[in-house]
Amino acid sequence: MKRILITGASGMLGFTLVNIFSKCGFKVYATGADNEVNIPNYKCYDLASDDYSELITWSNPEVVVHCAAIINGNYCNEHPKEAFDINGISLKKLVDATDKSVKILYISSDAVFPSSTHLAKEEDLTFPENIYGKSKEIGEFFLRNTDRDYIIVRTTIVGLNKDTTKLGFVEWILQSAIQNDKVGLFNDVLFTPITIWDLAEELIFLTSHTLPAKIYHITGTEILSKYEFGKKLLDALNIPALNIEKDSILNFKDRAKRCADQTLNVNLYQEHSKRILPNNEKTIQTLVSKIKENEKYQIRE
Ligand SMILES: NC(=O)C1=CN([C@@H]2O[C@H](COP(=O)(O)OP(=O)(O)OC[C@H]3O[C@@H](n4cnc5c(N)ncnc54)[C@H](OP(=O)(O)O)[C@@H]3O)[C@@H](O)[C@H]2O)C=CC1
Ligand SMILES: Cc1cn([C@H]2C[C@H](O)[C@@H](COP(=O)(O)OP(=O)(O)O[C@H]3O[C@@H](C)C(=O)[C@@H](O)[C@H]3O)O2)c(=O)[nH]c1=O
Repeated sequence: MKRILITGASGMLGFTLVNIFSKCGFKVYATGADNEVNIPNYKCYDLASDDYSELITWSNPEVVVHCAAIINGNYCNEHPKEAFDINGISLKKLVDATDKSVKILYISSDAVFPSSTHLAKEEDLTFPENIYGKSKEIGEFFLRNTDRDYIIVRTTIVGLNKDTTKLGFVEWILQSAIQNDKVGLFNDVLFTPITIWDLAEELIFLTSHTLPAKIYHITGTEILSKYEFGKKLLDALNIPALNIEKDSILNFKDRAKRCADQTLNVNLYQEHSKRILPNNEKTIQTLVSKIKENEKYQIRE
């Protein structure tokens, strides 16, 4: 049974990875910053710690999936030292604390690229536009400068939080539509989303296969704007989108700069892995079925 350490397990992606990897027969060790988490083999551990030997001795992993991060772009801009430490320097500490045989999968982001790069390829120049993106680029730097077995997965995820008090992008759209609150969705921000459940399948594949490259873009295969995504999701759920309006990122002033083109090109990963990544129809279908399963929304067939 392969031993795996999942960081960020109290978060949206990490919690789902814990469930899916456990179901697939991995011996999962999970860690996060939250103390109140109902996960077996869970350790609350602050990644701001100077060295991670306590965490690594406890979990003794063969593979680490590192998805812990501070993802709030405004918070990162206001607290750059903390963002660089948790999102970036944590990779150096992970490398230092683990044996050479340990494989590290680092969840990075489209945010390492500037708005001027459309459908970014793995070899395109990174040039982050905000502190969050810079902090993820620093994490990549520490891996790219080791001889370790690692894979950097740049992605753009959509999903649901286990913690129902947290409002991610999908929950924000749903809650606003259900409460009939006015929401402006950017029609000039493009992305290629993949669900956390579909990404989990690819991460499982990567733990048991060795591919020739070290950086892969793993997202959906099709582009849409944030507004189009919200409309498609609500249409598929038969929720009226009366107060969901087209907005522009240009109106989003006085906050951390966000990238207007978050699209990634997945050709390299599909070619090397021979896997087929989801299109927008599949992404919306997966989300709809997960939302219907979720008690919070009370949406039935
Ligand atoms: N969400 C998105 O749109 C995208 C995310 N990504 C990347 O995917 C990964 C997962 O994101 P997502 O699940 O959405 O993020 P969440 O914010 O839901 O989860 C982040 C996790 O990191 C943990 N964490 C934060 N600070 C610390 C710390 N000091 N010590 C230990 N753990 C800490 C959080 O713990 P706690 O909750 O207990 O505070 C939580 O478990 C991240 O690496 C992110 O950069 C990439 C592209 C898009
Ligand atoms: C997308 C969107 C956001 N917003 C507002 C709400 C929110 O507070 C703020 C930022 O939104 P988001 O956080 O979704 O946007 P953003 O920070 O661009 O999302 C990013 O998340 C990080 C974690 C990543 O890694 C990136 O890949 C990317 O998906 O902008 C709108 O008003 N309308 C919109 O259509």
